[in-house]
Amino acid sequence: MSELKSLYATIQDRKENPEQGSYTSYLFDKGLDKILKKLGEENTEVIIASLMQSKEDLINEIGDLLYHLIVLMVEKGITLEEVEAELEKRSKKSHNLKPERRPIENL
Ligand SMILES: N=c1c2ncn([C@@H]3O[C@H](COP(=O)(O)OP(=O)(O)OP(=O)(O)O)[C@@H](O)[C@H]3O)c2ncn1[C@@H]1O[C@H](COP(=O)(O)O)[C@@H](O)[C@H]1O
Repeated sequence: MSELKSLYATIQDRKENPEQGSYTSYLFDKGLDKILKKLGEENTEVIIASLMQSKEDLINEIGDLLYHLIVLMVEKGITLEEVEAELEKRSKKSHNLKPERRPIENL
């Protein structure tokens, strides 16, 4: 199982079977507003790390962001497969830059 799938399964299990001392269960208990607040914070931390910190720090912040994004997905009942299906649909269409943004010589 990929790490993302395994993380998703753990987070889903924490929602269905809350555990004492679990940060994930704490987030679900607090609800959507708290999850969204954390997602916003982690998003900002990724931006700051991209501009001012090391690659290692950035990887760490991206891990936090992905974790909180999956918590939101589970809260909203969105599966990894649904997101993969959406990405797969998009992969059939390439050269997505809008015509008005293309250099004149490439029109
Ligand atoms: N990937 C993560 C993960 N990434 C970040 N975090 C937690 O996210 C929190 C973010 O830190 P902050 O300092 O921003 O927030 P805080 O001050 O602790 O919390 P708030 O008061 O802001 O809510 C930290 O407590 C981290 O431990 C995570 N907690 C859990 N996981 C995964 O979820 C699994 C289950 O964890 P529990 O639910 O804790 O059992 C773990 O084994 C991991 O795989």
